[in-house]
Amino acid sequence: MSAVITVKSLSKAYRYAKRRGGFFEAFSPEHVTVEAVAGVDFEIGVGERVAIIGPNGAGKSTTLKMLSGILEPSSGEASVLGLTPWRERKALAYKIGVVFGQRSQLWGELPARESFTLLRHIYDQEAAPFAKRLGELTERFALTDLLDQPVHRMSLGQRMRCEITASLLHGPGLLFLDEPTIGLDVTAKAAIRDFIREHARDHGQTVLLTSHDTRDIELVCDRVIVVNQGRIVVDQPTDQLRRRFLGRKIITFQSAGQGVSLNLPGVTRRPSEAHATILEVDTKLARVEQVIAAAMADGGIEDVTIEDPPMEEVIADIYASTHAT
Ligand SMILES: Nc1ncnc2c1ncn2[C@@H]1O[C@H](COP(=O)(O)OP(=O)(O)OP(=O)(O)O)[C@@H](O)[C@H]1O
Repeated sequence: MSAVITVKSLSKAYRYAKRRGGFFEAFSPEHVTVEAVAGVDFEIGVGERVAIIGPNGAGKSTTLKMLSGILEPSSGEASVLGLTPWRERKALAYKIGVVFGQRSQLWGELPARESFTLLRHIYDQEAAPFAKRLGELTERFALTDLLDQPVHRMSLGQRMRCEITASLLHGPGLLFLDEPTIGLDVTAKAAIRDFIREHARDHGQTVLLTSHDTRDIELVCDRVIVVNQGRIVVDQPTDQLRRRFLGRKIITFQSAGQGVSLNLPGVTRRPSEAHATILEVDTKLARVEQVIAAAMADGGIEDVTIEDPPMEEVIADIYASTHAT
């Protein structure tokens, strides 16, 4: 698989004057250095959808800013689509799409359609392919009724759909998304996730996103890079990450009568509802089939679902394990 992004020993330290408020300190401020990214290495191949996750201040946004050319690193190297982002920022801008959830690339007073047209000129796009791409994105993202609305009158979810559309109008092969679903309601989040995943899959697009929302990771990305204090803690396929850190399954039994009661090693009961018993199975100690067979033997089971634990728990376990060593 050829690499779209190659990062070697990439670091970024911010140095700033600490304000303590005193009159004399204004003349001799104390300087503080924050190692936001402390020597990270990774490669991302064509068509991969990768999430960078971690707690607040872990260095996720700083990494994305360096890779999109907004920030220059303190040391280390990065190649993005064959370019050095901070040295060839303009050339790179034609090849990548960038969405920073907190910052808009649209003109608030203008209808979305006019912002899109301005972007066409900024990216030197021919009218015909641009119109075709906008038509496809409008249809896929249900934007028809929004195109003539000024962006500042849109809801956050509507604006985010327009932001992502704007980032794709020049047909980039690589998309950077910083917190693409932050602040959105459940329906808007789902629309954004479905779109990013399907669009990337259909166009062979590579995606690198940051998020605090584990559903973004599970539903969009096939690989996860976990960072903490500027360093990579784990870099694994999403599925493997779950298996490595948990080896647990959540089995829910729906039953008409009393709940399921089992006394097996490796099986614990989670808070359950009247007709739904939720069991957590440590698959190193008990097999899922064995637990289901034992529950079925009691009778009265109407339905069974088997799930992986939510990613929030995966992340909590990763932190616990990395802090323990
Ligand atoms: N412009 C800046 N000047 C000084 N320090 C900064 C600056 N930007 C970020 N930092 C610091 O660098 C560290 C990493 O910040 P960064 O925004 O990359 O983290 P993050 O993982 O994206 O966090 P969050 O999830 O809260 O967005 C933090 O300690 C932050 O306070």
